[in-house]
Amino acid sequence: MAILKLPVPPTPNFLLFLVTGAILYLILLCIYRVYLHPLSKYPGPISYKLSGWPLLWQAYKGDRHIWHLKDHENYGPIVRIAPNTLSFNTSSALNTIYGSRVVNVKKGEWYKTFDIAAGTYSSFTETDKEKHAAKRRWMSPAFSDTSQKINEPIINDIIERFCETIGQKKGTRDDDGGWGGKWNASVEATYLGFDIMGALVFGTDFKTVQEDKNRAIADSILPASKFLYWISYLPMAVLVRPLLRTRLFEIVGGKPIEDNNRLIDYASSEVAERGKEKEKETASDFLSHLYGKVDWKTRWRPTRADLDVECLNMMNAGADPYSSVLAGAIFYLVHNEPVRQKLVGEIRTTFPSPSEIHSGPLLTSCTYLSAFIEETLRRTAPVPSHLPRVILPGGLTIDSQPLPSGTVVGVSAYSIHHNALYHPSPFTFSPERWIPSASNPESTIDAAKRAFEPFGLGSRACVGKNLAYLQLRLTLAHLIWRFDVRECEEERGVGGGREGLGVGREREDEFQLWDALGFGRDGPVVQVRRAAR
Ligand code: HEM
Repeated sequence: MAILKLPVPPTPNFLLFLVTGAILYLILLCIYRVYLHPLSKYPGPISYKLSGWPLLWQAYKGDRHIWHLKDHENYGPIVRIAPNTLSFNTSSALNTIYGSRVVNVKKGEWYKTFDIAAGTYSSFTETDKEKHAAKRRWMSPAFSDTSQKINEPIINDIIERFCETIGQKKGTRDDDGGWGGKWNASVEATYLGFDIMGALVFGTDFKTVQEDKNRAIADSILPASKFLYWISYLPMAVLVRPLLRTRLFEIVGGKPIEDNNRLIDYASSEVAERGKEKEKETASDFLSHLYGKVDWKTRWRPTRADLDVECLNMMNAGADPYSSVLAGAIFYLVHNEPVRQKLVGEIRTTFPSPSEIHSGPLLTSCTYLSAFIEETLRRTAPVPSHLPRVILPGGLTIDSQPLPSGTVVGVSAYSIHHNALYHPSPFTFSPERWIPSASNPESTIDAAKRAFEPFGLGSRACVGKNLAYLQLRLTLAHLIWRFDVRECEEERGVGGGREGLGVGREREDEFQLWDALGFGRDGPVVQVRRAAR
């Protein structure tokens, strides 16, 4: 007869051995990280040297950019922000890490969580340099000057429709000098950004500024990106990735996971439709530039998953940063009356009518508008924290510091954009700093530009940069030409800092960013009235 052998429960001695072993391991790990690690000589709070959890917590709270700036103020231009990560705050480091095509770094593991629920990596998250280059070549026709020219009237129509909608919001008082009903600039900018990108990527007219029905998709982008942003910093992110698309994760993760899945399904359904719609073969949207096309150089042929994920990426990466910056621009417009007056003067005298507002010499001649956009981008760079890069075998010297392979390095846009060495009085909103004058020579502006990275730099810089500038110029020119804009009296302060909001969030005249990809935001709550002519 077989004898059933029951497992012997661990003896107290064995448990003691395990616990002691674990404690000893942790103590040795701490000693190694603080005193013996290759990065041990770099300054930073002890908690950062011991583990990556403080960084994760800051990312979860949306405060990372604020801590980057504070840490650099306290510890200098190089700070160890996690056991294996250095943060730099110099323009030389910025240009070394991101600026060159041949620099010995690649995008870090952190990127690998973002798109993976959709089945593969996009141009944004691809860490392999060769594969990324093929994707960029494949996409480039969608971002060519010709494509932009064809798409500009579509962008302009959507912006004009936006202006009509906000112009029709009814005020509550008849004696209010013609000021209309209030609206939250962060909310409306989100819908406008989504409408533009929906039209450009898929040729779909969502009308979310005007109607409720497609807002669930537009409202999904930021929560999904915020969630993926912080979970990508989990030490065990690699274990989370395969679970992202599962029902279990939808139950545990809740709304942000549902939001992410909704976006993936939406992009995928648009691509599937395109396969059936013969009449759209002549369309000029981005999907038509990508569908059925190969990389001309390597003949790499994208799979259906590549196509789905790239469309999703273009929609998300295109919509949310533009919306964030537009909300920031409206904030700084209503908080800086002399700046608004100068913009009004420039835009209303340059364009005889709104139909003249399009790309070309008139728009380019609006130097104050351009400076206003640069200054807004300085203060409200989407992705305000690190865009992490990992050093490849062979190492890399940054700011005369030879660093070993495997070290994660980065420069935070918020931190360097508020470094007084390059941007004097960094918390003063001043478009004038971008305009040459007797007191502001070209050399000063050049130094500021070398410490300016709202669109990233080098081979991984934003592919939509020119498009984004065009969108921002058109939107602000239309808005300012047509309307006076003011902050709504009874909702004063929404979007700005205040005492008690958190460390580094005290400035009332600073638009508050909640660090993510794009950034969390609110307000300002504003009203418009038709400009007198
Ligand atoms: C104000 C608006 C925008 C800002 C500030 C912005 C910023 C950025 C930044 C900082 C990166 C680099 C990310 C990194 O290194 O990891 C990036 C990448 C990217 N952006 Fe933008 N972006 C904007 C608008 C757009 C638009 C309109 C599109 C159009 C679809 C777009 C598409 C992309 C794509 C596809 C990438 C990945 C590029 C690559 O790695 O090859 N962005 N953007």
